[in-house]
Amino acid sequence: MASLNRPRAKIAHVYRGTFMHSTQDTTLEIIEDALLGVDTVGKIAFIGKGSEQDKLSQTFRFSSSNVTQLKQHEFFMPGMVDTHIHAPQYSYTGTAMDLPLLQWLNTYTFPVESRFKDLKFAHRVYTEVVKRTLKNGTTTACYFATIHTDASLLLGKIANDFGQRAFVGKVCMDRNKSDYKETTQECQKETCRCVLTYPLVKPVVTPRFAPSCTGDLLGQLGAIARKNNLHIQSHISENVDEVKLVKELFPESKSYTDVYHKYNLLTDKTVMAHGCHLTDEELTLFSETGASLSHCPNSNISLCSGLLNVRNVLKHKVKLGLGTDVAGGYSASMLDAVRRTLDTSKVLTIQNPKHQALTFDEVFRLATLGGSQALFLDDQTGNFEVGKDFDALRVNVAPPGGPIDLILCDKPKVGSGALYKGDDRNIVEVFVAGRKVVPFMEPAAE
Ligand SMILES: Nc1nc2[nH]cnc2c(=O)[nH]1
Ligand SMILES: [Zn+2]
Repeated sequence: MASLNRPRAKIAHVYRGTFMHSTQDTTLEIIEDALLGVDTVGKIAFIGKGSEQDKLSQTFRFSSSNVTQLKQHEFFMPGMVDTHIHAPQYSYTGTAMDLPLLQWLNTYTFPVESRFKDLKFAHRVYTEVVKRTLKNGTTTACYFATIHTDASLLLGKIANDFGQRAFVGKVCMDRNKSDYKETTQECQKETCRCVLTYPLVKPVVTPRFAPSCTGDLLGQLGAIARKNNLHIQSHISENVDEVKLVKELFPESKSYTDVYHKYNLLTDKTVMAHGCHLTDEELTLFSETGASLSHCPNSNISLCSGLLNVRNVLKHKVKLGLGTDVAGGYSASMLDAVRRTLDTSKVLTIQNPKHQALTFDEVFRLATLGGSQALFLDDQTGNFEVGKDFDALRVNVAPPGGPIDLILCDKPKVGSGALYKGDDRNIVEVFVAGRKVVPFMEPAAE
C-alpha cells in the first residue's frame, strides 16, 4: 500500500473488490479483494488490501459503512483511451466502407464534414458521439473535429458537460480539391481562437495530414504548438497511395516522417494515427522525438490500408495507443479496437510464423496505460496508481440480459472473456476523475 506524502484531501469514496490494471513493469496485474480510496478531488488516495480495511479506515478517516463492495463477477479496470477518433464522422459510421483512403475522403468524408458549419447538426452528432463512447468505456478521447472553430468549441463543451476527458482538434487544411478548406492565414488564426480551458478538455493542434496542408501551414502550426506547449495530432503513412502523394508534394523531404519533423510537428506531445507503412528509420525518428502512434486496426482493415506491425513499433520503443478512427473504423467502441488489434497481430503471425503475436495482456495495456502514455497523460491517468485521477470502468461480466453466459469461470481469465465478448451492457458504471459519468448525468438544459 502506498500513499502520497502531501496534505490529504478527504476521502469521498472507497471501493472493495477485484481491480485489474497495467503498470510499467506488469502487463496485467489482477488485485483480488483490494480496497481503493478516492479523494474529494477525484484522485486515488490509497490502494491496499481488503483485509486491512480497519487500519486504512483509521489512517484515511473513512467509515466502513461508506465502502462500496463490488458484486460477484464484477471488477474495476482503468478507463480506456481512444487516441484517435473523428467526432463528425460518427454521423456516417459503417455506411461508407467501399473505397480506399484518398477516394473515401473525397467521396464521403469532406462532404459530411462540410455540414458542421451548421451548429445544430454539430450539436446533435457531437452529443451522440460523446455519449456513445463514454457508455463504451472511453474515459479519454482524442478527437478530430472539422475545420469549423465554433463547432469544435461546441464539441469541447459537450465533452466537458458529460464529464469525458478529451482533446479536441480544430482541423486545419489549406489544400484540397473541394471548397472544404481554409486559407493558410485562416487556419492559423482559427487554431489560435480554438481555446479550450476546461479542467479535462484541452485543444490539440491538428493539421489533417501532409497532403491537405502546405509547408507554410505545417510550419505555422508547429510554431503555435511550440509557443503554447500544445499537443499535436495528424495522420501518417496510412496507405501506399498517400505515401506516394507525400513524396510528390514534398520532394525535398527524406520521408513522410521527415516532413512533419522538418516543421517541428514531432514532439513528445504528438500522436500520429496509423503509421502502417513507416520504415524502421522513420520509427527511430519517432522514438528520438518522443512522438507516439495511434494504432487503428478496424480502419486499417476497413479501408484496406495496411496492417501495422505493433511488435516492431514496440521494439523501436515508440509509444503506442489504440484508436477507433471512426469512421474509417466502423466501431466507436474501444473493446472493438482491442479485438482488432489482437486479430491483426495474429494475421501477421499467419503471414510470418516468426512474428510474435501480441498477447491479450499486452493489448489491455495498450488500450489503457499505453493510450495515456501516447497522449502524455500517464502522470494523470491510465492505471490505479496512487495520485492519479480515478478514471475507471466498473465491469460486470454477467449482468442480467448481458451478452455473456458464464459457464467455465476461471477467475484470472474472466477479464479477458469480458473484453473479448462484452459490450456496453457489461460496463455498468464509468468514472472520470472520480466522478460517475455513466449512467449519464444529463447536462442542464440551455
Ligand atoms: N482514416 C482517415 N485518414 C485520414 N487521413 C486524412 N484524413 C483522414 C480521415 O479523416 N480518416
Ligand atoms: Zn483518422
